[in-house]
Amino acid sequence: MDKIIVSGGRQLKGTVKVSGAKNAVLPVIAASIMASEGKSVIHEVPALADVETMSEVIRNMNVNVLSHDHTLVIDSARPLTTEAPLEYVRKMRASVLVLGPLLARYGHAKVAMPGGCAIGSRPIDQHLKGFEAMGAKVHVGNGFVEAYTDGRLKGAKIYLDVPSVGATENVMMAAALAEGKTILENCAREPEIVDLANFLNKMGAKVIGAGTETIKIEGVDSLKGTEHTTIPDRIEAGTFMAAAAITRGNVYIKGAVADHLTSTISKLEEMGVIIEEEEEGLRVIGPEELKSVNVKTLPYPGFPTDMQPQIMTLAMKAEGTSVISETVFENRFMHVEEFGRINGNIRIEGRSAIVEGPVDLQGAEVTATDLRAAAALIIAGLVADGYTRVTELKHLDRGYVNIVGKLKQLGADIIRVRDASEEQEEEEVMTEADDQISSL
Ligand SMILES: CC(=O)N[C@H]1[C@@H](OP(=O)(O)OP(=O)(O)OC[C@H]2O[C@@H](n3ccc(=O)[nH]c3=O)[C@H](O)[C@@H]2O)O[C@H](CO)[C@@H](O)[C@@H]1O
Ligand SMILES: C=C(OP(=O)(O)O)C(=O)O
Repeated sequence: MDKIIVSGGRQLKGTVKVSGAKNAVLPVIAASIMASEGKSVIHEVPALADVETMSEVIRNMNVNVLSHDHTLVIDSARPLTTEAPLEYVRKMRASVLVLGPLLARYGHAKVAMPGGCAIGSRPIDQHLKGFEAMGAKVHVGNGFVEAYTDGRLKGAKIYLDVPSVGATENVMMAAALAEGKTILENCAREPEIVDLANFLNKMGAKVIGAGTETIKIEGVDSLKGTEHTTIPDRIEAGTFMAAAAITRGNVYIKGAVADHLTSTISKLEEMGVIIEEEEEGLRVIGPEELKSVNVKTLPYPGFPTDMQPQIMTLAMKAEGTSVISETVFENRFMHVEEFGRINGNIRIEGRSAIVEGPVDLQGAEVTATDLRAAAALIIAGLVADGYTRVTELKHLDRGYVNIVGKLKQLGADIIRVRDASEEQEEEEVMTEADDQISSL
């Protein structure tokens, strides 16, 4: 098992480039399988474990996927199979995004039912409600969700009970190939939804209103492959903003889109961070002393839940009491216990974390409980006394491209190492295997 070791105390300075957004490229890859002719060429694809998993999911369905230099070429013109087994869904919940595209193109889709995860139970009832409204029969059982329809899906008026990102994407994709018009209300408004709608429209779909609460989709008979460039990752950008701020650094974050980061910018400014818009990104200058802040996570354009652990790290170093409320996921405070191990003073009251600051953070071995917790612990390590060792990096690798290299380039004292005991264990296993082979 790999481990990241950070030694605190360095100010971050210089330029860092943001990669393509994980949460934009995953639905785009899922949508690409609706093309019955032509190839899709996707640029600025981040080199992430999740992208690998999504590519494997569709390869397993007979889609041809080539990856070269941050570009994916996807050819789904030949007949596909319509199943995504548990081995993929277990690794990455976003695998459920193939449900809508398969159902719309083939009238059938079977995907392993995603279970709960570290941050909450994460049901998919709103995705399924949308498919049912379009005439699909849905069956959940034996660990699978299976949806089917005789003939094409039918356009419908659908109201989402919660503005779910995944449900908006899945239903929008299904509606693109349905017969007639779909009106989807109480939609998620994230920039990644707009990016997906742009991709679908280039494939030949007729989607309007993405980025607002109501999306209207006029179904078309078929879609074709197209070319697309992934938008920059606003959460990766926000993570570097937090890292610059906490180290009293001065970092130019190239590719950060101010319009996608309004709530993050506003909260960091409240904490005393200086943020300047430059031609191709944002410059972030950390203050001598951070001020406390109250934050409530909300669907976009509210403060992103995917930035909640990172801003909590800043709150630990800020003067006064900060209240951080999590309203999107019911269990996204797993990192609080880990922050306690590095001397954080945080108590949980219901859905809020009360953070008393500033504290002297102390390096220790900590476990990354989910993707953004991993990033937050690394950020904490940048200002902690001594060494912070972050384990369970499988979460981090799902969503950050070379975070160690990028932070090192900004002056951080950080390395990624193989766990020596595991290496030794592996060596022992290999030696034993060699011994057994040679005794045959
Ligand atoms: C791949 C991707 O884009 N992931 C993002 C996406 O996840 P994801 O699309 O899974 O998140 P959702 O927006 O669907 O979830 C938001 C809330 O709605 C609830 N819900 C969702 C669907 C449903 O059918 N029923 C239901 O009750 C969820 O349990 C959760 O409490 O948006 C989240 C919220 O911004 C982000 O944290 C994730 O990084
Ligand atoms: C929760 C996240 O992602 P996912 O929905 O892929 O689990 C995230 O990106 O922080």
